[in-house]
Amino acid sequence: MSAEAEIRRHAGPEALAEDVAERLLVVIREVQADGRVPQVVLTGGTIADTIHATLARLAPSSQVDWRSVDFWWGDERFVARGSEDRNAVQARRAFLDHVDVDPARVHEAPSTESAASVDEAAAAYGDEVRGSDAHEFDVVMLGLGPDGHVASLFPGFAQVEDHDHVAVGVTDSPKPPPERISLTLDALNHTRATWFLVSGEGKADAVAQALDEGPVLDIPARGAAGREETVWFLDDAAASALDT
Ligand SMILES: O=C(O)[C@H](O)[C@@H](O)[C@H](O)[C@H](O)COP(=O)(O)O
Repeated sequence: MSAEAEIRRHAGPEALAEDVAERLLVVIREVQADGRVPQVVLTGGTIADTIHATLARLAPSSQVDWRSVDFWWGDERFVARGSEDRNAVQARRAFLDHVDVDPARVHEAPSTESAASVDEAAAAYGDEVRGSDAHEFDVVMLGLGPDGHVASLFPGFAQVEDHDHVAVGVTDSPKPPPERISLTLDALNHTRATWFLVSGEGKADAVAQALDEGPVLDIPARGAAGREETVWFLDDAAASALDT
């Protein structure tokens, strides 16, 4: 596990999004300068949408070679390929459709058209992660649920404690839609950096609990960390239950 988590506070969601987007562009440039293809794990959710729009705005002047970046998702909803519910559809619309990515490097989890069941979809996605040259992710971005979930790993669910798979299927998600594919904590933690992206008062208690000791099964976010860094990007509302 990584060193102690860093907390970066911002006045509101826009400032938070700006900070995350700028920092992601720096990481991508550094990895490319190092001669590697950056491995970036995107997330779904509302703050992610704002970050994606900010990335699209900053992309033209970013000096990033967008064709040489691999994009993954920490989780995906198991729905039709074009569904508004898909994290990939949201990310494409706000971000990926606006930059010159290599389609072969945009790694979507299977949809209901391409897999017969959520478990089959999870197995295929896990194989893609394992079979890729993503020996390790560079950045894993994670939204946080008010219940402490990350990706589609929900409190009390057996998938939180799965150490046998890269990706798992979820059939009764408390957050709709019910069927989802999620990377496991072991797979998510195979990363240099883990960035939590959290905005709004509704997440304040979950942030405080996630940063507190206790069972990972109760607050799955406690179990996510990067090898080199774990950063919590918070706005003041999301940080309002912290002591500092
Ligand atoms: O697909 C999903 O639903 C997610 O990946 C999920 O883990 C999300 O990131 C959080 O629930 C935060 O979502 P909000 O920012 O919309 O609250």
